[in-house]
Amino acid sequence: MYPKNDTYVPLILKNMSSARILSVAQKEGGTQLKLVIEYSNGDKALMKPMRFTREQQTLPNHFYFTDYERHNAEIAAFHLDRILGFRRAMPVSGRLVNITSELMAQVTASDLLKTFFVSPDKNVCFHGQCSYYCDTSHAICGNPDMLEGSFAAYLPSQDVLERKTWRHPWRRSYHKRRKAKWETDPNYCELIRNLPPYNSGRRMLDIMDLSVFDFLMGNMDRHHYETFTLFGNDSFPIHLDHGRAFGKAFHDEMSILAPIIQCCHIRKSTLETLLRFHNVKKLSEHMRESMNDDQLSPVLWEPHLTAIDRRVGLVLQKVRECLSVSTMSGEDAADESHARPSTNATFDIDMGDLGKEPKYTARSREQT
Ligand SMILES: Nc1ncnc2c1ncn2[C@@H]1O[C@H](COP(=O)(O)OP(=O)(O)OP(=O)(O)O)[C@@H](O)[C@H]1O
Ligand SMILES: [Mn+2]
Repeated sequence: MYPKNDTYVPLILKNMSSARILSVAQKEGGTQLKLVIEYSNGDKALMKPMRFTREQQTLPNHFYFTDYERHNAEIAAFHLDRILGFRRAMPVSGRLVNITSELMAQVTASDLLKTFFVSPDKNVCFHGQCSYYCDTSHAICGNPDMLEGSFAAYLPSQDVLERKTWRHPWRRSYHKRRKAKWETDPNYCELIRNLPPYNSGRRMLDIMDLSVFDFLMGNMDRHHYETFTLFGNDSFPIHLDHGRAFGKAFHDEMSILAPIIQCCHIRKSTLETLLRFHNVKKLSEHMRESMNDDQLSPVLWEPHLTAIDRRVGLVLQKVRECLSVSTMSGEDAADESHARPSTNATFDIDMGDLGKEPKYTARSREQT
């Protein structure tokens, strides 16, 4: 989306968090309330408003698909994507806005305007109109009229730069009882890796990157992804929609790693990056530094930062299991303790070791 060490990105971030807001409208499409913000200098942003405090976890009886969106997850996901070296997400800034003077005063559409009200506690609220959580009992309220939000740089209009939407091959069922095919078919990866666009070019490795990215932040909501049509299949999946990430700091959802575990496939540069976080400087430290400049800092609740470091270790462990299964033969392979190190096992792969296999495409034991 932007080059490494880009100097324009910090300017966009600054502008989105400080420039005067000229117009506010509701974003059509999607399930939860989002606002399209236009600034005095012509920039645009997609705003997701805060609903809960940082400590609020996904409700225990909520599925991934009924979870609320978290504005701070959108901000943290941008930083995570950048630190991982993917740079496939749009820049996202946090901002504290005045609901009355900066949002409501800039709304022209009456259907949105009529959803603003003052709560019994004298806070200014609004709920907008959408298919989920857009009613009085799910209103977004200020304190008394100051509200936090995430502001994502706006993608070019589809008239200018068309995007194609793809169904994610490891999409969840989005049903409270049904399972997806990948959850029951042990040969699922074999099926996908032989189908276009996954059978050639970069796409399969991009899906593996996406799996690592989503696992680190606990995002189970990757139902579709989009690419820029112009570049055909030689293009990356745009990392969009991370509002449901960072919902469970004390739970590591291993099923998000299913593409990696089932395919035993990972991009070399991604693996090297993860090893650096494990051996040199922790990912949480990079995250803290990177998010420090955000107006809403601290962006993440501390347990989520602890979780990120723990999950780096878990991804490396899964890769190690793939490697040990692929390099072991006969008697060795029967040694369960070696093939499947325990969660606490110290991880001692070094880059030199890993450098031998160009793509790390070992077959997982599920497929044999
Ligand atoms: N930064 C952006 N600029 C322009 N359009 C965007 C941006 N981010 C997302 N969109 C578009 O808006 C749509 C909805 O956004 P998003 O998925 O973040 O919201 P959502 O409420 O979670 O939607 P859904 O329920 O469909 O997942 C996306 O499919 C995408 O096409
Ligand atoms: Mn969504």
